[in-house]
Amino acid sequence: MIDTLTLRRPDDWHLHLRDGAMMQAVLPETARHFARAVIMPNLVPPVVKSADAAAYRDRIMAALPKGSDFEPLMTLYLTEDTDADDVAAAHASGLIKSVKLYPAGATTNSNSGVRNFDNVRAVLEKMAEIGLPLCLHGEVTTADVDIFDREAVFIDTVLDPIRRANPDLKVVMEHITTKDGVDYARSADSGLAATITTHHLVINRNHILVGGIKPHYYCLPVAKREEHRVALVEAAISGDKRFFLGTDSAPHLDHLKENACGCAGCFTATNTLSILAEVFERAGKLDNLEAFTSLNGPRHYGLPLNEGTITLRKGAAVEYPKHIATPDGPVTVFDPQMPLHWSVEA
Ligand SMILES: NC(=O)N[C@@H](CC(=O)O)C(=O)O
Ligand SMILES: [Zn+2]
Ligand SMILES: [Zn+2]
Repeated sequence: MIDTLTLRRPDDWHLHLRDGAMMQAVLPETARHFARAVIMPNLVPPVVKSADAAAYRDRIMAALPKGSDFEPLMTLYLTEDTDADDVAAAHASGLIKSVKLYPAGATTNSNSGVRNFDNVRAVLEKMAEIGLPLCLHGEVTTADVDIFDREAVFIDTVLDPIRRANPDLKVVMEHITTKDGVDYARSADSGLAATITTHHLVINRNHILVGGIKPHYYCLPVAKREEHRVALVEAAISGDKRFFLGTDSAPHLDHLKENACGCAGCFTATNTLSILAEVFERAGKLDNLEAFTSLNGPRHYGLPLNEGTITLRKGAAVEYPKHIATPDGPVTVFDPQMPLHWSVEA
């Protein structure tokens, strides 16, 4: 029986750190285990210009625990006013590693996102030219499309046309939640990849709705039917280079989730690696965990693999905090509803 597992240090290709006191509280949870993370730009106001990204990066560096060598990978929030030259300069200087597209209204703080995709054409063309990846929140927002269908409709009506118009554009489908997303990511041999979150490997829509509404399992894109969860697990454990980890760990204060209009997001930074090891072990694919957490992401982004390793050890059920404290109240850590046996060695 395998009871230790050494992995190249992992990266998180989709992470929300927020700002201020919240960032101070959640940043150690990621920096403890991960070497790098792509830091989502959906702050209020959003991280739109290169100067915003530079300032945000400085605030993250200042908030890091002493001695941490965690590296935030910055991204710009694409708006219809984004200037292609500002993006290109931010890329050339090494400040940003991607640009993030939110359809307006699709998710938390996405109101400055894109309504008319024609208005971002010049930026996308520039990105294709300079090799800068586009990350997308892939859901349409039209009221007449059912929330459970929004990812599949986005792929057909927005993503596929963008890729046809820009065949050289490198794309990351963020936090895919459906078999449709898996199949589409598999349809291209290069230039297209998808991140998968920890929680979407564990929950389906029953976790949110059966036996009373469970706000801590509500996130966007919303978890789908079991057959979609199974497709996500198959993709993640396959070792296929087109799939890698983006936790989408998204902290919200408990009182804002346990609310008549609860915020979307699951906070998984604390126990993500233990959960992933459990999922991969149950599938008999622990051998492919490193590809998912540490190899496929940097290869898609064209970044070096991390030096150094982390070790996971199997033993008695892992203890982890149920909440992270912030000055404004607690943030609930995602409960995978199963015992976890793999802990990350300090
Ligand atoms: N995933 C979520 O449910 N929420 C994210 C936004 C996002 O990634 O769409 C957040 O910022 O809270
Ligand atoms: Zn999103
Ligand atoms: Zn997110």
